[in-house]
Amino acid sequence: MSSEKVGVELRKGINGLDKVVLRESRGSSAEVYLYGGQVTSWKNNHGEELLFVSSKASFKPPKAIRGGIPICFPQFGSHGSLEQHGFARNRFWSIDADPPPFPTNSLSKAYVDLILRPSEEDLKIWPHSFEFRLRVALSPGGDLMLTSRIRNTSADGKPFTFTFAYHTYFSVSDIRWVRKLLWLLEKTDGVGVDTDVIEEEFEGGVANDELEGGADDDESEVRIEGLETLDYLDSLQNKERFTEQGDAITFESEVDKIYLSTPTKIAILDHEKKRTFVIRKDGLPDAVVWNPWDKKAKAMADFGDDEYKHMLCVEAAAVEKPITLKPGEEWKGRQELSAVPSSYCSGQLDPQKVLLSS
Ligand SMILES: O=P(O)(O)OC[C@H]1O[C@H](O)[C@H](O)[C@@H](O)[C@@H]1O
Repeated sequence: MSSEKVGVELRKGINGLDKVVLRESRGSSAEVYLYGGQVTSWKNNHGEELLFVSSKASFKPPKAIRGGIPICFPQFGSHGSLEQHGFARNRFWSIDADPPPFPTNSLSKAYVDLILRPSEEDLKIWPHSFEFRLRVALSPGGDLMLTSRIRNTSADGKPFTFTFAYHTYFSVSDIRWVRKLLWLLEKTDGVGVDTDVIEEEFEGGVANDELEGGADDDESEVRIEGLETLDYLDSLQNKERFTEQGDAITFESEVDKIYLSTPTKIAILDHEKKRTFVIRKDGLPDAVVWNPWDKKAKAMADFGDDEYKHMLCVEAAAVEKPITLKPGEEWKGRQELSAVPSSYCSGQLDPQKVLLSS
């Protein structure tokens, strides 16, 4: 990082941890903690936060920061013998003052290059020399681009193998589709329906059961497009393989799936916020979708009980087919996030029809 770069500042963050703040001239910004090499904030031109970070996130090493974009390396999840999601997310990264040139021309002036090399302790648990270079960049329009370059620097002639994910936590409006019904009932003056009662029952879980299966997926508040009809491994069912049945992906309970061989573009549509996130990825064939829902949320010390309603993880990943690098070889994995205003509406929801069809 050099001083002439516009919009790049090194600051102290929570608990005195170093962070880099990126700013673009039109108003967008991002923050990256050196701890974890982790993006913890991405704001659009209006200053609206686009990522979720838990209000209970502990910014205290060695615990990983709950939210933003943790880097899972050299292991995603429990797919190996290392700690969950590997160690990159709870190591201190350094600013890479002189990174090798980037092959792509970037218009961005707001970027930072970080580097992670294994410590002696790391080599005891994962005996492979590597250099992990991460560039985090904001485009003039406010897109957030993360590029990882991982190189095998071993002198012992041995290859190594890893799995990887950008574990992005998106901030979304209430993910539970039943919300929409309440809103519509109010709007249409739902004849003879007391929305306060429904609201109470819903919070108590009653309405949720009664209405289950009643709403068309099209009408949900938050949905993912781009993963329909794909195969996935269900982490809630011993990583068994299933095929998505072609419906839009919406949320009414815990989900933890690894979609395989996904397209390079995936969208998260948020009807209420009138916002669509577009994820473009390269070198990362898989996409993990995770929401802990209520029970798991309560079980996590660094996650608020109700916060699951307003977050969704869609994680560009390489899990099913681990990546192997011979000495001297480099792998590149890129994720580009855009948040575009949208007035998407796939049709009118008829609350009566929905309520009666359950
Ligand atoms: O609690 P963490 O170690 O941060 O993991 C949080 C979640 O990450 C991923 O999305 C995995 O697929 C989940 O199984 C896991 O629960």
